[in-house]
Amino acid sequence: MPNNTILKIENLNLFYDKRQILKDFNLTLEKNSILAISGPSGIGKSSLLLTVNQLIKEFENSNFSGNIIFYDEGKELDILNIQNKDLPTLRRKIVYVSQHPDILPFSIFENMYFPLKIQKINKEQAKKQIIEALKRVFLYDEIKDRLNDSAYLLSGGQQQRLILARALVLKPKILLLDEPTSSLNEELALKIENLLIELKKECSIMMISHFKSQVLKVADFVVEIK
Ligand SMILES: Nc1ncnc2c1ncn2[C@@H]1O[C@H](COP(=O)(O)OP(=O)(O)OP(=O)(O)O)[C@@H](O)[C@H]1O
Repeated sequence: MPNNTILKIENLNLFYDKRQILKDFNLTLEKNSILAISGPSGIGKSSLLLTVNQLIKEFENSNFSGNIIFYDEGKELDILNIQNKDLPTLRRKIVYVSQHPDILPFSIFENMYFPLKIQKINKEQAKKQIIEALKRVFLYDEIKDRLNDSAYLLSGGQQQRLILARALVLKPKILLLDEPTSSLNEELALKIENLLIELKKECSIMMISHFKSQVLKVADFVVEIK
């Protein structure tokens, strides 16, 4: 494998029931790069991201064939054949951030703590990481006085930044971002774009974006699904 590749998708075929969504799809994701996925609505962009960390398995009517290889610390992981017991580890390393914030019915702090609690990181230790992540997405100053309030009370744009921050505390190897600025105003969208460029030092990113200017600004590679 070329040592700058982190993910390789080969001949991916994806179906919901008998309806084929992706056909012989190929893609290579380089380490420390941003790859933008473009294509018309309904073509299969979100489904592709969900396949990469196998959240697609949550849909019982999905089925797929082909290869997705994750090059992780010298090992090659065959994602499409991963066992269910290994999925939580995979999904900590390859994190999907939905365009519809999947806020949990907890406080803002507990929403952020949730992925760390699963890893048995204690609250005191977690707090520092949580504050740091909230600052990185420009949310901390807006909410620092109400960390114990329900996360449902946050605005759409705040919720979108919250789930990005929740992904960042996991220190993922690959971030799968589905329209990461769709609920943000222009000023915040520009700040998040700059954050994504900064995040390249730490991870690789596959993102869906409908904004041409955003793709031009942040993406190193663009793959169009036709
Ligand atoms: N669980 C499912 N069962 C059946 N069909 C589905 C399922 N999830 C998605 N689809 C269909 O699969 C196709 C691809 O959906 P997907 O959400 O991946 O498209 P997309 O390119 O991300 O679209 P958009 O840009 O509008 O978000 C669509 O026709 C959608 O209706």
